[in-house]
Amino acid sequence: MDLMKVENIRARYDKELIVDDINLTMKSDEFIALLGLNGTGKTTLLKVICGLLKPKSGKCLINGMDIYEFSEKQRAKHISFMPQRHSIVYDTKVLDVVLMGVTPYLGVFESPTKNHREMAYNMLKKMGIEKFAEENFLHLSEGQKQLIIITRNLMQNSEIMLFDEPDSALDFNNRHMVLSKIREVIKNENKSGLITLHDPNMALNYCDKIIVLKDKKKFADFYTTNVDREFLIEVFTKIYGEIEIIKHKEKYLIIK
Ligand SMILES: Nc1ncnc2c1ncn2[C@@H]1O[C@H](COP(=O)(O)OP(=O)(O)OP(=O)(O)O)[C@@H](O)[C@H]1O
Repeated sequence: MDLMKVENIRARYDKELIVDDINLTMKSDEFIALLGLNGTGKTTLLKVICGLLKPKSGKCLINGMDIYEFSEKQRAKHISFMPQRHSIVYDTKVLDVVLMGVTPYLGVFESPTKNHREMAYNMLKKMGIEKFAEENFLHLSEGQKQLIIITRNLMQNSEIMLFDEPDSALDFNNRHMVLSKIREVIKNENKSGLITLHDPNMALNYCDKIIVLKDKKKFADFYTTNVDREFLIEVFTKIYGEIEIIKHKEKYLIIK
């Protein structure tokens, strides 16, 4: 089922166009990776899709309605966005950071309930990091903070989940754990995920589809199952230069 249609997006901060005529559809049960070199507009596109940067032209439609016509709270029920950098600068308990995920569901003077706190704790447990629940968020390592922010995003329980390099500070094991947890949530709960990554192997391993940006435009858009080796070489050589591709246990591995 189509959860969001992104149509002909053109976006810029000042005069120069950063994203030029991007179309994509986010379907339920689908995990999409957004690849591209530094500065190709991946974050800018995510900002447009989550409602933070109004595009110069084009539409992001949920059920036929443009997300820029939604209130901020309405939007947050449909779309969660994990930015590259969190903005928490004050002493806060980890459990309270995760609880921020339920904010879109609370009334103006409402606080999270005991039930919400249990849900937040269970979400930390699902990620295997409940031991941090009572710790001060600011005292954690950058990678641990990243895990907590991912947990907060999952707590938000929106059907469209956007992640901007959520694995950048994570160790080898946690990178794989996080990508497989996000995939599991998408598949079990019929959600749709769009994630920016820098490692094409992580994208090939965990995502159903890969979209590559180049020179402000969509350069390639393909499913990762039954993909042809020659096609992968052609696409990734144009992005990363000379590469090799080997196959191991039915999976392709790109080597630079
Ligand atoms: N707030 C801003 N104001 C003006 N220009 C910006 C702003 N944010 C990004 N840009 C410019 O937009 C272009 C694309 O940036 P963006 O962050 O979208 O790229 P990216 O593909 O996500 O890069 P990276 O992989 O390094 O995170 C860059 O040239 C950048 O300088």
